[in-house]
Amino acid sequence: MTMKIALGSDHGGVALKQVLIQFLQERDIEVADAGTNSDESVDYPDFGERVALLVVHGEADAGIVVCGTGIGISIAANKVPGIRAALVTSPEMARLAKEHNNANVLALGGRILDDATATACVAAWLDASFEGGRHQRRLDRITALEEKSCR
Ligand SMILES: O=C(CO)[C@H](O)[C@H](O)[C@H](O)COP(=O)(O)O
Repeated sequence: MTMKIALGSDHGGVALKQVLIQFLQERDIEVADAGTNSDESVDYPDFGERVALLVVHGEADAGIVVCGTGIGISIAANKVPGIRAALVTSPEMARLAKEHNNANVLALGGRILDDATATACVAAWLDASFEGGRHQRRLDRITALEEKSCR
């Protein structure tokens, strides 16, 4: 079964998003492009939310969000319960985001990373596996925190 990844960006991340879509398609990964699709100024929370909802509703297996720094859109995505969005700047961080945090959304800065580094981050995240064990215990605490703060 092919994997499906939802991607979203604001104007600061749209160019990198296009690069990543091509990279994913070359790996035979299905993509759901949640926009934006021009460099006209838009608000990153809208696109972080779109990707996050696709992931938590099971319409995508995972998500990638991109804004200028990756900061704003990762904050927005992380407001959706069940999302673990990890902002990374290196392939090592991306690998650990999967191995330790089981990040279901990867966040990148389109004005921070060059295309090669960003692509290497996505590859490292995709190729890694969640290690479970003590890391699962910590993720369970995060889920409990979500449930506690939503009451
Ligand atoms: O990086 C971002 C948010 O963390 C955004 O992509 C924007 O780049 C940032 O908010 C600056 O906004 P601008 O309208 O592009 O000047």
